[in-house]
Amino acid sequence: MEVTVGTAALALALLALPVLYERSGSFRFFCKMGFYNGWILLLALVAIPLCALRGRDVENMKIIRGLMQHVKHLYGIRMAVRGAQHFPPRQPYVVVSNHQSSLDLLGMMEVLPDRCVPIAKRELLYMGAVGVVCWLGGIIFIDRKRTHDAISVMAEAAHTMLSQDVRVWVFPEGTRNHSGSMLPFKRGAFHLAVQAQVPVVPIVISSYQHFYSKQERRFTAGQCVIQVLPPLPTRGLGPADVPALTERVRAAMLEAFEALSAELCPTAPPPAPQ
Ligand SMILES: CCCCCCCCCCCCCCCC(=O)SCCNC(=O)CCNC(=O)[C@H](O)C(C)(C)COP(=O)(O)OP(=O)(O)OC[C@H]1O[C@@H](n2cnc3c(N)ncnc32)[C@H](O)[C@@H]1OP(=O)(O)O
Ligand SMILES: CCCCCCCC/C=C\CCCCCCCC(=O)OC[C@@H](O)COP(=O)(O)O
Repeated sequence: MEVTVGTAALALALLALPVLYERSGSFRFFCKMGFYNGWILLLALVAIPLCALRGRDVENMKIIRGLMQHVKHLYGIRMAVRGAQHFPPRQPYVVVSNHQSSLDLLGMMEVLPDRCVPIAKRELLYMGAVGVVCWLGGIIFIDRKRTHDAISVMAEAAHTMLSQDVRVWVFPEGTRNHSGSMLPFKRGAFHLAVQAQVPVVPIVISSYQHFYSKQERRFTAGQCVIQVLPPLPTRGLGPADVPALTERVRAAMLEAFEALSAELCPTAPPPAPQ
């Protein structure tokens, strides 16, 4: 008897889920984000044996990129890349881009150049299968709480970029930023570019505000533009030039970000100044 009551309650709860999904925006948001993480975890399980054949190798980023590119379709996110001609064709460089949420992974995989690895917080290493895939893809891990260690990892990266023809992708805000604008930039990416004497390629991912908001628990279909800006050379620059270079790049990115926001969601109020 007890089993029957339990089964009936479970069946009722399962039947209620679609109604809840239909009626509650928050429930929908959590389902979509839960599926996003779960799906990526599953893709990571597929990627591990494929990447393990090579061992830890930046070429594995092609497998990761290939496996991730359909995810935008599951969410109805239309992505357009502008300015791809700005990528220097055959040389190492440092990509810097704004960082709004873990959805940035989709934009990153849309434009990720060959032999390009992100710099990530070391906590990602402990995300089970995702951590293993990140390691196999040659992602560079830094401990943000230990500036000195992070700086030496990046100095080593400058050397690797040149000796092994590797490009590096950095989120110079240093953390996710949902504010609808950009945080002040950390200087690591620009020191890295100056140390390796390679160009900085800024990439702006347009605001998600019109289709995704963590605070408002809103996640619908929408459009996202990924704009590659002209590279800035660093040849001849030294450490003293890093602050000015950082500000120049941030100003160019902020200008492009605001222009994209005005174009894609003209009714939204402008973000508060940072
Ligand atoms: C198919 C299945 C798929 C599965 C799934 C796969 C997913 C596969 C994709 C994953 C994708 C992940 C994406 C993750 C994304 C993040 O994890 S974002 C978070 C981690 N990234 C970052 O933090 C990068 C940006 N941060 C930096 O560059 C920071 O500068 C650092 C290096 C961390 C240091 O930060 P800080 O200690 O807060 O201090 P900061 O004020 O920047 O620097 C202190 C001083 O050191 C100086 N300095 C900084 N860096 C340097 C340097 N390199 N050399 C010399 N001096 C330096 C600064 O200039 C400053 O000195 P002053 O100029 O003030 O005199
Ligand atoms: C055994 C442990 C199992 C744990 C399983 C966890 C499963 C998670 C599955 C998928 C995660 C997919 C997203 C991974 C990449 C997210 C990149 C990202 O956005 O990192 C955040 C970092 O930029 C800044 O971090 P904070 O904003 O400073 O914080």
